[in-house]
Order: sequence, then C-alpha cells, then structure tokens
Amino acid sequence: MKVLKFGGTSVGSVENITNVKNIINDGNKKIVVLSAMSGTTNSLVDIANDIKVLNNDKALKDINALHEKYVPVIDALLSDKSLNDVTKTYISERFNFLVECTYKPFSKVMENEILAQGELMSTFIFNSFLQQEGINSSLLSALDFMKIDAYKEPSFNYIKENLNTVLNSANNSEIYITQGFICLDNNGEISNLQRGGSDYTATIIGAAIKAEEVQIWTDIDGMHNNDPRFVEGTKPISDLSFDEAAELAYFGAKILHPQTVLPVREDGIPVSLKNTMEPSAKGTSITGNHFETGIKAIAAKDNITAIKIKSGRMLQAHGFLKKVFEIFETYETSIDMITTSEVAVSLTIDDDRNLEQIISELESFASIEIDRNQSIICLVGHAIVDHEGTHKLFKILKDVRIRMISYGGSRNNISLLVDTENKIKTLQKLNSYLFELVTL
Ligand SMILES: Nc1ncnc2c1ncn2[C@@H]1O[C@H](COP(=O)(O)OP(=O)(O)O)[C@@H](O)[C@H]1O
Ligand SMILES: N[C@@H](CC(=O)OP(=O)(O)O)C(=O)O
Repeated sequence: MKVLKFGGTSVGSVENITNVKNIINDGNKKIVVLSAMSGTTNSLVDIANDIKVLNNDKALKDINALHEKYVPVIDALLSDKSLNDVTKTYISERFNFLVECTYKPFSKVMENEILAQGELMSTFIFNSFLQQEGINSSLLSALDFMKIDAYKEPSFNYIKENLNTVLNSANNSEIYITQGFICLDNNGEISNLQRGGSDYTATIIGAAIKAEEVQIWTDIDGMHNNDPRFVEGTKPISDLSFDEAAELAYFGAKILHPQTVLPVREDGIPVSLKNTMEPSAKGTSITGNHFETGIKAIAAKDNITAIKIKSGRMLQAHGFLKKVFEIFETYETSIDMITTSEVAVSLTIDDDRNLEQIISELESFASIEIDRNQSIICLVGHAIVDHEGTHKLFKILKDVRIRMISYGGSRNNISLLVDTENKIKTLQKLNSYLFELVTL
C-alpha cells in the first residue's frame, strides 16, 4: 500500500482539493495524510498566542474570520445537503471549541489542542467530499495511533499495533484518510510533530506499514537545487539519496520536515516529491541509491547562534572538548557545526533556550563570544568533498564574510556560516558559481 501526503496548499482551495481527489482516485488502496488548509495553522498559532496574553477580543475576531473562510469552501465542495449539514456542524463544533478556549486559563496542552484543529477540519471536509463523490473512504483519527515518547520520538511499537487495529476495523475501505502533524504525547495529551510535521506523519506511517512508497504532494515540482523563495532559476532535482535528502531537510529545505526521511531510510522505502498542481511532472525520487557526484543542492537554516570558546589552556589540553560537550549535553542542546584552532573552538546551536546557563558554565574556564542571527548555508551532494567542481564554491569568500566553514565532516555536506543578513546574497552567488554556466 502507498501513503500519500498532501500539504496545506494542496488542500487550501476548492480547485486543489478537487485535484487531490482526482490524484487519489485510481482504484488502489492507500492511506492519505492531509495537512491543515494553508494559512490555518498560522492563524491557530496567532489565536493561541492571543489567548496566552489574554487578548481575547483579538482571538475571538480571528476565530470568526477563520470560520468565515471555511463556509464557502464547504458550500462549493458539498452540494449534497445532508453531507453539507453534517460537515458544517462538525466545523462549527471545532470553532466553538476555540471560542471556549478564550474563557479558560491558557496551558501548553490547550495550545496543542488549538493547533490540532486545522488537520481535524481538513480531513473531515475531504472525507465528506469523497463520500459525496461515491469514493469508498474512511476517516481514521491520528490520535488513535500516532504517539511520541518522552524524547519526542515516534513510539513505533505502539503506532504499528494501533494503526493495524484501526486499519483492520475499516478493512473494506479503499481510501483511508488521516490527519498529519497531530499525535498524542507520552502523557496521552494532544501534541504535534512540530511545524511542517505532516511529512513526518506520512513517513512514520510508511515505516509502520512497510509501505510500497510514500508520496509527498506539494505546490512545487520536487526538491529544487536552491531555495526558490530567494533564488531565481532554481531547478528540480530528479533523484536524491536518503542521505542527501536528510541533510537538505535538516538544513532548511522547507519542502521537507527535517525528520521526514529518517523513518523510511532503514527499510529503503522510496519517497517521491510531487506537485499537486502538475501531477505529470516527474518530481523528485528519494531512494537508497547514489547517482552522480558533485554539489546537487543548497539550503539555508536560520536562527543559528555561534559560540566561540577561547581558552589559553586549550593548547595541548586533552579533555577540553569533553568538558565543553558535557555542558551542552547537560542542557540538552545539540551542536550543528564545529570548527577548532589551537586556542579556540567555535560551534553553533539552533536552540538557544538554555544559552545563559551554558555561557555561565563555559565562562568558568574560557572566554566566550556570541554571534546571534547567523544562518547555516548547507551544500549537499554525493562525495562533494572530493569533486573536481567543488572548488568553485570558495569564490564566495570574495563576496561575503564567512564566519565558519565545515568541510570533511561527511563526504556529502559542506556547511558555511554567514550573518543572516547575507543569506540571500550568499545563496544567489553560490547558485551562479555552482549551477549556472557563467564565466566569473
Ligand atoms: N529546495 C527547495 N525545493 C523546493 N521547494 C522549496 C525548497 N526550499 C524551500 N522550498 C519551499 O517549500 C515550499 C513547499 O513546502 P511547504 O510550504 O511546506 O508545502 P506544503 O504546504 O505542501 O507542505 C515550496 O513552495 C517552496 O517555496
Ligand atoms: N499544518 C501544519 C503541519 C504541516 O505539515 O503543514 P504543511 O504540510 O502545510 O507544511 C503546519 O502548518 O505546520
């Protein structure tokens, strides 16, 4: 069986929802994972923030405005009176729940419940639409099987067992629809797989059922060789290895949630990235195979903090790095990039929640410099550190100040750290040096 995930844009308009119906209606049994309609989760984040700061008037205004966006979509999709009524009643219940939240004390659990409403609504509407179109579908609640543990990792045994139970209970259906993004936490409360997490839902399900393939349907024809939001003339990549896709997703290629390929890599379950608006386009196929060598793609990750740790005693002092790493481990903060010299080590983190405590511990044996608002620019491709064309990237040194370079950590990744204000220029310049046939 295949797992197909459709993102926010794919379920964000009547036209696109109709495209999704046409794509999935091919007579094969499948699991369909849906995100919230585009813009909904952002609105829900705003509503939760308003409730948190007791700005209830603004929250109520936003709840009403969002509700009003759903009504015409339901009317356009559902001409069947009884399905239209049932669906509108369900959607009103979801919005009533949001209104009730404005009268209650805010909590993290409430925030997660608020964020879950988008996927609950999109899947209900889509299932009603399929029923109207005579397609044999069932709506499965992700909260009946999707669970994370105390470390926010998927609880695979629980997921497999419970997913099998719900699939068996709807055995006669051709299409199973379920919510992306949402899950239960280890206390059994509603939680989520972080923003963009529906991709991750799809591959977790794919791994749990040993799917034939996972397809991620979005609004672009696959993974491009650079970020199309900032660089003109980017091109889709037809094939990526799991390793290359994992690096790109982790280092900011927004098309994929950072953890997407991890669940399927071990079993070699292929992942395809496809365009809902152009289903015949080839897209990107992610498998265990490595194809050509050389730099394939560039991505950027923001909100990085660089920490320089300088100590006279680092020179020839074994155990120094151990001491440094133990502090980061104590504060559960992972390190992305690291470079060293005889007297200093520079490293980067993307989670600065415990930065103050980390600095105060480091200062007991070293002097510390902090650079905020940094971006990691990541260049990915099979065996790029050995490739004859890779030297071209160093032309970037004449254009922008590079704070750190990580080369050789793996054969498939070279990372540069730049001020975020130079990110777009760096992406654009690298694009011309590496992917455009120009003599510079
Ligand atoms: N390297 C890249 N290749 C393709 N798309 C990218 C890349 N980097 C960023 N994007 C952006 O990712 C978007 C798709 O991801 P996302 O918005 O999460 O889609 P969805 O809502 O379908 O999950 C594209 O519209 C594109 O702007
Ligand atoms: N709706 C969630 C989960 C998600 O995956 O969305 P999308 O597929 O549109 O990126 C979010 O906006 O974060």
